[in-house]
Order: sequence, then structure tokens, then C-alpha cells
Amino acid sequence: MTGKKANGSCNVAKNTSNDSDNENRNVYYAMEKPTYAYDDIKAIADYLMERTPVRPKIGIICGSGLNSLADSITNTQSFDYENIPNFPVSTVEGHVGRMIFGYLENMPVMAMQGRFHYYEGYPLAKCSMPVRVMKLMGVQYLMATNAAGGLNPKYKVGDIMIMRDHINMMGFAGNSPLQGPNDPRFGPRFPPMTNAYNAHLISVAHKMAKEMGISHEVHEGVYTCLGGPNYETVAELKMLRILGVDAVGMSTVHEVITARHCDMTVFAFSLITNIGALEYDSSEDEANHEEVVMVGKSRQSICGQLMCRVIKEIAKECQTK
Ligand SMILES: O=P(O)(O)O[C@@H]1C[C@H](O)[C@@H](CO)O1
Ligand SMILES: Nc1nc2[nH]cnc2c(=O)[nH]1
Repeated sequence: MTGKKANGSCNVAKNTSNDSDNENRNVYYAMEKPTYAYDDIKAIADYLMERTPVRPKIGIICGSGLNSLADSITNTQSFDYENIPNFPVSTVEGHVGRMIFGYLENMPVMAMQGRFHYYEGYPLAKCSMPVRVMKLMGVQYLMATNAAGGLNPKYKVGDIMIMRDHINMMGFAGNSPLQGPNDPRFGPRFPPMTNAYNAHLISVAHKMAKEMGISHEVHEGVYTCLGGPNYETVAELKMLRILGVDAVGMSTVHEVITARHCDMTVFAFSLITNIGALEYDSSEDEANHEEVVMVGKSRQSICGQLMCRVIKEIAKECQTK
């Protein structure tokens, strides 16, 4: 693999592929927004596998202010995104920009401390490309978290919403991480999304929340991702609420679509960092990123504990299989 270009853009990997790969590659690079071909992603996975003995089964993505979810990982190796060839870089405050390998509850894991967002200028396929790196490294479970604005009137700042489903608003506008030629080595052209979020892991999370005594602040709901970076108008939030959205953010949906496309089991939750103002004279403060990161930091211990307990259950279940 050749070295990194500015802004994480893709270099063409050494040509070891067959004719149909080359045809695909030509289409990829002819696209207005170039994305990553299979070999480019494989090269990133190989680069990491040559440098860590960990063969992760679980991939974790830490949301805004939630970097310390990865702090409990033991026997770690970490890689700054800027040192991974052809990897994008994190540009958002509250996203460290580091990939960590190690063990959580005896499970081999890899964790992203920082993700990529559409508003940073990355196409959706690039935002979710690390999920495919995870897949090629052996990851079977994607555990994603995010910071989100609460729309369900029952939600309070600091609550957790386990994602039951999502509404892919960006997909309604014709924007998908799976746009462009489909590579069947990752998954089918038309993947279903009926059971995007694993029902068993959702029930495990509720059970864990009960054991932790936090059930009253843990909900289950529907998330949507908008492009950002601006927060929503009152009219937009009212519309989202009518559509059945419980929490709104700027990430995760494209990661989940990419993960389900390649048949990963998905568990995700949102930390409610602010309440969406549904009236112009609302007493709620206007949304701002400082508050989002601050609430993330103040709740990261609870979020981390919930995540660890769900992973512990997965570890137990893997042992008995
Ligand atoms: O990466 P996540 O989805 O946790 O971050 C949310 C969405 C924006 O990046 C940011 C807005 O404050 O928080
Ligand atoms: N779109 C959006 N993203 C968020 N991330 C954290 N809070 C919010 C919010 O209110 N809206």
C-alpha cells in the first residue's frame, strides 16, 4: 500500500487484482466522490493485523465525548488515525482520532475513539469505511454509541436511548454508504434492514440497566441521522417527532447500514446530551457542541459500564457456543 494522501483520500493500491476488480476500481475512481475499493480496505486491515496480535470479535465506536468507553480495554495497542495509511482523520472536538486494540471482558475488541461525519466533508462510504476494516479483521459485533438530541418528551439530558431502529433520512435524499458498485465480498446489492438492531442484545441491555439500577433513565427508541453540522430548526424537530423519531444525531445510521450489509450483529445506543426545542420560546438552551461534549464526559462512566456489561454477556454466550 502506498502512503497517505492529504485528508485521508485513497491511493490506488498495488495492482494484484483480477480483471473484474480492475473494472470495479475504474468505476470507483470515476465516481465524483471516490470511495474505497475492497483492496484498499483490505490493505488497511492487513496493515493493522501486522501490527497487533489482537483478532477482534467486537468493534466499538465511541460517540462525541464518549472516548473513555475505551478506557477499560486492557493489553492495548493504539494507532492514531493519521498514522494509518489511507485512513481519514477526525476533525471534531470530542473525537480523539485513535484506534485501540485489546481485551474487554476477555473479548478481543477494537475501538474507535472518534468517528467520521458527513459534515466533515467525507462521503458516507468513507465515514463508514472503518466498519469494513473491522469486518476484514474478523469483527462480528458492532457496538456503536453517539450523542443525540432528545425528541421524545420522556427523555431527559443524560438518559440513554438504546437504538431499536433508525430512519435513514439521508437515504431518503438518495445518499447511502452503499452507493456505487456493490462488492459481493462485503454483502448483497440490496440488503434488508428489518432487523438492523439485534433484539437479543437490546433485551440484554435492558436487563443490565436493571441490574445497574438505571432502568428509569434507559429508553428504547428510534434514531435519525441528519447531515449537520447545524442543529435543527423547531419546524424540523416537530416534523421528525411526527415521523416517530425519538433522538436525532449526525452519525451511526450509515455505520449500521454498512455493518448489516456485511452481516455484523449490531447494538447501539444514544446518550441524550440535549433536548430538542419544539417551541420557539422553549426554556431549553440552544443546542451547542460544548454542552454535548460536556454531558458526554459526565455520563461516560455509566455508558461505559452498560457497554461492558453487554459485552460480558456476549463473551459468556460465545463461551457456551
Ligand atoms: O459522533 P456523534 O454522533 O456522537 O456526535 C454528535 C453529532 C455531532 O458530531 C456532534 C454534535 O454536537 O455530536
Ligand atoms: N442533529 C443533532 N445532533 C446532535 N448531537 C447531539 N445533539 C444533537 C442534536 O440536537 N441534533
